[in-house]
Amino acid sequence: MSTVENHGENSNTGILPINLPLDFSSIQSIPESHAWSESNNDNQIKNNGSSSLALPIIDLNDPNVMDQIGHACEEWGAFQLKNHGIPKNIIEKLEVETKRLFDLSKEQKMKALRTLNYPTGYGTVWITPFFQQRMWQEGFTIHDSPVDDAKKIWPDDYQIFCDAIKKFQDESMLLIEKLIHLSFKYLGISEEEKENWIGNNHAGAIQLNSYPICPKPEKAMGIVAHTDTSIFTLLNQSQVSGLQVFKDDAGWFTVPLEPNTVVINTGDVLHILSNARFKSALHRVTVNSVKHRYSMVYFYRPIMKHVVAPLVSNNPRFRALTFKEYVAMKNKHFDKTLSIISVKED
Ligand SMILES: C=C1C[C@]23C[C@H]1CC[C@H]2[C@@]12CCC[C@@](C)(C(=O)O1)[C@H]2[C@@H]3C(=O)O
Ligand SMILES: O=C(O)CCC(=O)C(=O)O
Ligand SMILES: [Fe+2]
Repeated sequence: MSTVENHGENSNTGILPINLPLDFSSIQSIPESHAWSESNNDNQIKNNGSSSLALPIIDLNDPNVMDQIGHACEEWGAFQLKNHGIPKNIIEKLEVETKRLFDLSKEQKMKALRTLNYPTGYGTVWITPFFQQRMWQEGFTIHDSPVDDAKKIWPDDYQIFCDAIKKFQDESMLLIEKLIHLSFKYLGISEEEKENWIGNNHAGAIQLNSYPICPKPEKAMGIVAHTDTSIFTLLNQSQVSGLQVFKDDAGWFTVPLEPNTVVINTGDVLHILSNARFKSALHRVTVNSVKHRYSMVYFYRPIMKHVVAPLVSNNPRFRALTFKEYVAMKNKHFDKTLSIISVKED
């Protein structure tokens, strides 16, 4: 049995297996499976331009950087970061390799198709089963090292790809450790406690995303609204915008392309550690009819056995659980997970 048929749905019926992206290279119009209702994809952004509210842009060299990061995490759960220190050529090489990967034929990419038991490699995002419609997206997920999956695609020629990933991974990790340092200090978390969350107690994951040109972008969804299962997430939107962040009481904001910046957002884990003082940014991705978009994302996460619980208050708003338990719950309950683990106030 092929890996594709392992997923319940039969490709003979014309229904795409849950792990398999559409073959976008041969598509002229949006199939029914990929058409979202207007309410799910509200492309009418009310705020951009008409409001002075905007996602903060923070300079890592600013003397007030700690407070700026703290405020941005409280108000938005996200910000754009300049003078981040990741060398330009590392980002450029990563962009080249990401395009080289997704520009391969469907047959080539499917050699590294991910399965439910093997959640790395090429495929749809794992939140796909929560929705009836499919997303206008294909992804490549990496935990630790991409070498096993890259070898399946490029048996002899995998090293350039792996090197580009490794450099981005190392730089992103160091940068996020700086951000953890600053944000923990802002929250009044001790140096000793901070040591529990970095170094050997962290795990990194990378997601490469491809959003092909779409004939009817207002009907399609790149990635549906979600929060990340991370401490911090670092994102390079490359040369095409499409990422949107939701701000309470204000709506969706498109994150503009800012040269030489990366987007940083907080995830569910930091929301819990901060006892809900920091938001876990709700975000989504729109697509367009003009340019193929690629993004490269690094997730800084704890190791599975690590216990996640609020670090900052005598009145914890969440119960303690291992990160492994949290991930299992999110796989089952998706956006309800935080409210399920929240402690009822008396
Ligand atoms: C390390 C991670 C983080 C993951 C799961 C796993 C691998 C891929 C990540 C994403 C990337 C796309 C959105 C998301 C919601 C998805 O479906 O896959 C993310 C998810 C999460 O942050 O929860
Ligand atoms: O493509 C983007 O800009 C965002 C992708 C994203 O949210 C993710 O991979 O978790
Ligand atoms: Fe995300």
